[in-house]
Amino acid sequence: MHPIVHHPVVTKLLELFENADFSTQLASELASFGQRDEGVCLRIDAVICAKPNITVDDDKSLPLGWLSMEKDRYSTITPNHAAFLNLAATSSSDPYARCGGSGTCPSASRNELGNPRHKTVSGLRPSKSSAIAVVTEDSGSDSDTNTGVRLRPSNVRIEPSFRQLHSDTRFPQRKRPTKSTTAPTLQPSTIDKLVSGIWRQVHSPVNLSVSFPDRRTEFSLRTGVSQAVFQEINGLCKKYYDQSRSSRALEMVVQAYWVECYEARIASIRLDCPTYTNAEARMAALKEACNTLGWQEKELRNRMAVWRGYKEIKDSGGWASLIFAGSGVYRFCKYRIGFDNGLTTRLRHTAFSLEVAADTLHPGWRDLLHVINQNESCRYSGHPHEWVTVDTGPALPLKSTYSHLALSNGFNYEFVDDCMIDREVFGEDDPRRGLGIDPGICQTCKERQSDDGISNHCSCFPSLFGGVRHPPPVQLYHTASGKNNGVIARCPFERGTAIAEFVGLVTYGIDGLDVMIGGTQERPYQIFQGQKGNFTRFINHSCRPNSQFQRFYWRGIERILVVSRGVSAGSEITVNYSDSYWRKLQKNCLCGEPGCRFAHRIETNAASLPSLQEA
Ligand SMILES: C[S@@+](CC[C@H](N)C(=O)[O-])C[C@H]1O[C@@H](n2cnc3c(N)ncnc32)[C@H](O)[C@@H]1O
Repeated sequence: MHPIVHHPVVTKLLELFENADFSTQLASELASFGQRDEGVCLRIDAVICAKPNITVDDDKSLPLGWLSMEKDRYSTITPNHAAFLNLAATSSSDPYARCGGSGTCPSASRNELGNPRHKTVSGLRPSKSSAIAVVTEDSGSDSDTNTGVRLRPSNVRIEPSFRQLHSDTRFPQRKRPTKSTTAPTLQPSTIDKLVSGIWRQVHSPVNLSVSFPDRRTEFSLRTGVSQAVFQEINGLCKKYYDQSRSSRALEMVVQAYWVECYEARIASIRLDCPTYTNAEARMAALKEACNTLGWQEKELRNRMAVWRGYKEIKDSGGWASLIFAGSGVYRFCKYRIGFDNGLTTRLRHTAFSLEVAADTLHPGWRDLLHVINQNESCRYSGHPHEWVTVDTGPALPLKSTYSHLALSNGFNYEFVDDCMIDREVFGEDDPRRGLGIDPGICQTCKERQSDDGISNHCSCFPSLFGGVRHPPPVQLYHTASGKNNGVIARCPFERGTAIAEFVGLVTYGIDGLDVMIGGTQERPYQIFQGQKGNFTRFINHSCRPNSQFQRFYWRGIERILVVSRGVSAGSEITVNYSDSYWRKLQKNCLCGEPGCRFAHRIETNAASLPSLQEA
């Protein structure tokens, strides 16, 4: 056994290297380095010695792990499991001893036992559909004689012509929380993280509205920036430097704008002093700024590099992308992480969609632009999902995306957050209420359920029940595949987490239109989203879905949820409508999956026919 393996600091470091999260985060940190060294690895050793610069024999140091520096594997940290398990690491069995001499890095091809490394591939197993409520002619009566409420029309045999959606009762397995909590969290700095951060912020309740008592001098960047105006902009920069959240957004707005003013000031100086070279004019503008800001020229130059990054983000993704970028944006701009790897293209793609989210969820966000005298008005009003986002241009009003159907009253859909009970059918009864179950206890985790976050102990679907609900980070988008609209995830949804509740009119007796079937054989109900509901009405089918419908009881009431099977940001949210649904639909499936089961079923170009629901 190596003598220092039990030293508490060394033990901690070994634990750290064993933690898969640490490895992943390190991977993401290192991913931005372009350089690769074939056939070598970096060994990370622990040595306890009197002075840091002492030379140490190999047998005095304990390898903690190594990083392969080969192409594409650069970032994998492979812990020294033998040390972790307190096994004696003899030089003959020591896996890292092979590294360097032979040019073979153990992390690249072998595991710690020297066996070839096999990639573990996880797979989603398609779930068998659970038992569903099917109504037959002889099942149940027409009315409840006690209440006089019509429960189900007995003369309707609905099953043969329904386009029914069913839900599952089994839960996609959630990722197990990692055992060790000792690893420090290195924040991966990837483009995905920045973009995801922007979307998360825009869907959070952050308050950005602010009022400005003092109006600034009117001027135009195009006609030039005088010394007095530039001094004023510099004053603003000074004022908003290093302040809190909404001031942080303000600060970035001012700084991105400062870069524009600085360029305009240089142009003005060159006009005023035609003998100046460009470099001289830049120096003059810089000096003017330093005078007001009270900074050294070097200091300002360093900061200016970050401010230029802010301006680039704003130029590509619009002001909203800068304003809703999290605190990580500073690091992004300081080290220019990912700027050359398509960050600006990514932002340009989402600029319009982000504006929809910002305008509808934070109507006051544009007030921040008053600080730089830009009085932009809101472009998108109403509910966030009343707009259909398009990759290449401004979002379209939802109604307009159904104009091809030439509906007599146009397309009308009211967005609501909760199900409504059809009182004509159910009276005061709620058919979703589970009989004989304790409404206070979760049927799944057996913990106490409460709408009050403090008393609630059920954490099955915390984004929907028992806590504060935030708007889901999803948008309607126009599909390119001919399915008309669909739902796109703007942030990732981890496997097993809820995306939304399937919300609509809780009714019974609808025939020939899309309905969700709920309840039991004795007490069935349908959820109909024909006129009212939420965005789940726009979720398309896929033969390889990334989400599923699932039943869940919240405080004794059955809810149908859309639960993720692992949805990545930017992907379409899809479910399996079921074989029986497709059997009754005169269309071909356009999911585009290699194993699609319902493509090319219909000879005519039936895919372009309106669906019954659309009609
Ligand atoms: C609940 S709506 C989904 C939203 C719909 N795409 C829209 O724009 O309103 C269901 C209808 O969408 C269409 N749809 C959904 N998934 C589809 C797929 N994979 N292929 C073709 N059409 C699909 C069918 O017309 C289906 O009847």
